[in-house]
Amino acid sequence: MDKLKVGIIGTGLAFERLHYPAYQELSDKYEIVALCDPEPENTRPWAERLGLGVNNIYTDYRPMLWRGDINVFDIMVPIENNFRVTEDVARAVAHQHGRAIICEKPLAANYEQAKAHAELPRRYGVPIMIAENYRYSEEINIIRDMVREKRIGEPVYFINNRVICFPEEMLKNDFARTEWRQHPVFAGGVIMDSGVHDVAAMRHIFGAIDKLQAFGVPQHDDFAPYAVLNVNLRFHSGVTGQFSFYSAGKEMQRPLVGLRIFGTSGMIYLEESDCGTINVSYNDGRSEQVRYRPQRGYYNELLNLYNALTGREIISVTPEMEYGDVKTILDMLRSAKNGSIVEVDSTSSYIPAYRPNYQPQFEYHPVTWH
Ligand SMILES: NC(=O)C1=CN([C@@H]2O[C@H](COP(=O)(O)OP(=O)(O)OC[C@H]3O[C@@H](n4cnc5c(N)ncnc54)[C@H](OP(=O)(O)O)[C@@H]3O)[C@@H](O)[C@H]2O)C=CC1
Ligand SMILES: O=C1CO[C@H](CO)[C@@H](O)[C@@H]1O
Repeated sequence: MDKLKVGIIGTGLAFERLHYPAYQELSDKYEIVALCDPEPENTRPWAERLGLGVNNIYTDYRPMLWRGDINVFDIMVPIENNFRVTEDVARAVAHQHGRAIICEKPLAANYEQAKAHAELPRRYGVPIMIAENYRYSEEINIIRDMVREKRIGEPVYFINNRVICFPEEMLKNDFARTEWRQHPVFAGGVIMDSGVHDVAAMRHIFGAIDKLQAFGVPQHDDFAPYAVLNVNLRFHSGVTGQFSFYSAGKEMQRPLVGLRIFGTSGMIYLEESDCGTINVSYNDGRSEQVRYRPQRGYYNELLNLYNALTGREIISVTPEMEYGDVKTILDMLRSAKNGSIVEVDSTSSYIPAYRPNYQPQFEYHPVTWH
């Protein structure tokens, strides 16, 4: 099989730090053949590095879509553009065999766009993978397996605590330096941008959410409507949990609260996604440390797409699945605003709604880990 030819849309931080290293690791499967970014200063160094001529560099992605030689369009643009750009690409490559789209998380900026995005694969007959790396990461999948295998007995409840000091992060050479994150025009600001990963992890491990209720402490800084959001969750499985997302302050204690899952015969503890160890403690005094490789989500997601396009797997994280993650964040914001209990997922199943028009590459299944 020839390498899949990739057109990049948006050559910012996510491309440089996350997707490009994964493409390098999978250079026997993917070849980047075109780049698009509104700012030529952003693409020039990449063109040199990748040996791409001027004909393969674009400041507007639309002419790039007319090319017949690109298999995969990889969209890494500010969140407010995710839906519009993905729909433009889907329309251009509609019903063309061997073509697919990657769109970064979160798939959209509001409810309406998220719903419309979830319908794009069926509407245009194009496979779309959402690059929600938490659902492809080793640690979240190991924990999901532990819970399903009842390693700690029946799961009863969890706490999941995330603290980010966005005001400090803004001063670093990292994601928070971008203007579109500091002054977001999409719902929730950093709660959507970063919190959607935590929601993806919780739904990946525990399944669909029945109801939630959130309280928030409002703040005036643009980057998030609430300094902290405290959310109570009940899953269709019966598990309950508490999620806190604090983006305006600092965590000064170690070990971090992290993710702690309590079961009838023990507990699972992940201090943070980069720590490399999942701790499992049993009520009888035994304990074990399970090692994993952090940050493998980007590699695993590209491998899943390659395997899907070559007929060996099906795409694990579809827009339909990610729709639920984004809806959950929007539901949290709605609950905090209205003081209401909100119903989240109407079904406890992950099977896509368009199953009647079954097409193997769109169906959800757990991927093989590499
Ligand atoms: N999975 C993960 O862990 C992460 C995911 N992300 C996701 O990746 C996406 C991009 O984030 P990030 O790279 O940090 O943001 P950046 O701002 O660093 O990069 C985005 C780039 O896209 C360009 N761009 C904007 N509009 C268009 C367009 N219409 N066509 C082509 N290019 C465009 C921007 O140009 P200009 O600046 O000129 O507007 C910019 O160069 C977001 O959706 C984000 O949520 C980001 C980080 C981590
Ligand atoms: O997805 C992402 C990972 O987390 C970062 C910071 O917490 C975000 O800004 C980024 O978009």
